[in-house]
Amino acid sequence: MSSSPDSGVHETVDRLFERRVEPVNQILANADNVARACHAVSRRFHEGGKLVVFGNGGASTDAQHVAVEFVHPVIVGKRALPAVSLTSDVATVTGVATGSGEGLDEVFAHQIRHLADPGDIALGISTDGNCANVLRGLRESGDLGLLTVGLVGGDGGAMADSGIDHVLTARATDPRVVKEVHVTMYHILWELVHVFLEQPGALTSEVTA
Ligand SMILES: O=C(CO)[C@@H](O)[C@H](O)[C@H](O)[C@H](O)COP(=O)(O)O
Repeated sequence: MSSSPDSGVHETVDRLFERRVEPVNQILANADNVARACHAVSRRFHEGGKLVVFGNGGASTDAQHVAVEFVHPVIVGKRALPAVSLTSDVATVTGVATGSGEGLDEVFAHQIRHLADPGDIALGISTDGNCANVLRGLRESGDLGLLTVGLVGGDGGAMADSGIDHVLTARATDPRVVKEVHVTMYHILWELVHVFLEQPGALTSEVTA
C-alpha cells in the first residue's frame, strides 16, 4: 500500500490480505484430491443420490449455502441437484439434542439414520476437524454406505485419520481463513460436479488429477 500517517495499520491490512493467499494456493496444490472427491460425488448424483450437509456455528450456514447451490444453482442453465442441510430444521435439531440424552453430539447421526439413503453423499464441515457431532454424522454415514466427504481446516484434526472417503483440508491455522477457503472449496465442488455430469464418459473413467 502507499505511504500514510499510520504505516502500522497499513501493515496490518496488508497482512490480513496476504494471509488469505496461501491457503488458496494450498487448494491448487491439492487439486487432485479435490477433483477425485468431485468425481466420486458426481457419480453418486448420477446414480440418484442426494447431498446431505452438516456443520456447527458458521459451518451450519455453510451447510445451508452448499445445499442451495445444488438445489437452486445461481448460474443460469445448470440443473438442480438434490441436496439438504441438516442444520435448517430447528425443531429437529433441538428435539434430538434435548431428547437423546447426548446433547448436540447425536443431532446429525440421528438425522442421517432417518433421512439418508445408502446411495447419498454426506458432507461434514468443521473448522478444526474435531467436532464430535460432525465426526459422528460422518461415521454413521460411512456405516450406512453413504459416500463421506469432510471439509476441514488446519491439520484436519480427528477427521484426517477417521476413514472418511475424501478429506479436503484448508491448511490454515486461522479459523476465519479456513472458513473463507471452505466457501471457495465448496463452490469448486459444485462447479466440478457439474463438469463431470456434463461430460460423457467422465463418470466411468478414473480421475487421476
Ligand atoms: O467461528 C464461528 C463463527 O465464524 C463459530 O460460530 C464456529 O463456527 C463455531 O464455534 C463452531 O462450533 C466451530 O465448530 P468447528 O467448525 O470447529 O467444527
